[in-house]
Formats: sequence, structure tokens, C-alpha cells
Amino acid sequence: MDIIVKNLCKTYDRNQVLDHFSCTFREKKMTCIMGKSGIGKSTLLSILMGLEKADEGTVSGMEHQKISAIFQENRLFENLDAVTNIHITTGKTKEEITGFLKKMELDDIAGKPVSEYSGGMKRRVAIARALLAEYDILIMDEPLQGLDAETKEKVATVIKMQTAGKTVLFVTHDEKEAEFFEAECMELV
Ligand SMILES: Nc1ncnc2c1ncn2[C@@H]1O[C@H](COP(=O)(O)OP(=O)(O)OP(=O)(O)O)[C@@H](O)[C@H]1O
Repeated sequence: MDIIVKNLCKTYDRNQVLDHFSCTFREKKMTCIMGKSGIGKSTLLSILMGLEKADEGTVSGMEHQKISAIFQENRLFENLDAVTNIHITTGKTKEEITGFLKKMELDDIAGKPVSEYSGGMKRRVAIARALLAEYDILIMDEPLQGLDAETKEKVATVIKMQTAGKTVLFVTHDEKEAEFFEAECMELV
């Protein structure tokens, strides 16, 4: 089912962020949501996920759908290791998680608490957790931010393979990422 957004409005205090915004996100496709900083991309995602309420407008196609998300913040349990972090959320076995972490080049630190990881390692754990969860719709808010060019390419390749044929909404500032993922682009203005 496509996700159909009609006439969304959202104002914080006197700051009108979304003004009758409408668009369609196609089922089983990746859509890149682009637009300048502060334009309302994360706000749109929050409304789609039901974490924020729109002042006006409707969203259809999200009902009864399992959503997995990578937020701008990693939202990890810092005192737990990568495997436990991912197990708690996804229910996947230690073997499944360890195998996947290897693809993300995280297997050697998987047993240490997340608090001891670098920023890029934490980001990869958050990405792995979202990809291993069962979902109908994957929502990613600047998932590759903070990764070096080489790691970004590897992780992007894993994301591309894992999300083929899935409905994915992907906020990025980087047109090259949109090209790499062969995603449809939607610009917030
Ligand atoms: N909870 C909130 N309370 C008040 N203002 C908010 C809140 N959340 C977002 N805003 C404001 O709404 C506007 C849009 O923010 P949002 O985070 O959606 O933008 P964005 O396009 O995702 O930006 P970026 O690319 O920098 O992440 C900004 O002016 C921001 O300050």
C-alpha cells in the first residue's frame, strides 16, 4: 500500500513547519526526502510514525504496518553491548546478530558496552538494529551521517541489499546517496 499524505500542517508555537504538505510514498520503493536544514523533514517522519500529531491533514497507508526506524540520535542502551542492544529490540538470536554485525565490520567489539564505541560504531549498531527488526516500512533519518567515506560505502551497500523491494523513507542531504540507492526523490520546500 502506498503511503498517502494529504494537506499536513504542523506549527510549533508560531513556527509553521508544514503548510498543507501532500505527497505519495510508493510501496516497495525507497524514497529520499531532501530539503534544507530545518524545513521539516524529521517532523514529517515523526508525524508518519505517530510520534507527533499534525494540526491538520491526513496520512493513510501506515495503519497496521510494522515500522522500523533509525532516528537522528542512536537511542542505544549505552551500558549494554551491541548484541544485547539488538536482541532486546529485534528478538533475533545471538548468532543471527553476530553474523550481521560482521557485515557491518563490528564483530570484534560486539561484546563490549556501547559506551566504549566510537560515534561511527554506535551509528552502525543503530543501523543494524533497524535492519534486523521485522518491518513493513523502514524510516531512516540521515542514517549515514558521521561515517567516513569508506565505511559509508560499505554500510550503504548492506542497506541497499537488505532493503531491496521494501518501502523505505530515507532523509538525506546527499544527492549521491539518493543516486546510489536508485531512490525516488521528494524535496520539501
Ligand atoms: N518539538 C519541537 N518543538 C519546537 N520546535 C520544533 C520541534 N521539533 C522541531 N521543531 C522546529 O521545527 C522546524 C523543523 O525541524 P525538523 O527537525 O523537522 O527539520 P529538518 O528538516 O529535519 O532539519 P535537519 O535537516 O536540520 O535535521 C525547525 O525550525 C525546528 O526548530
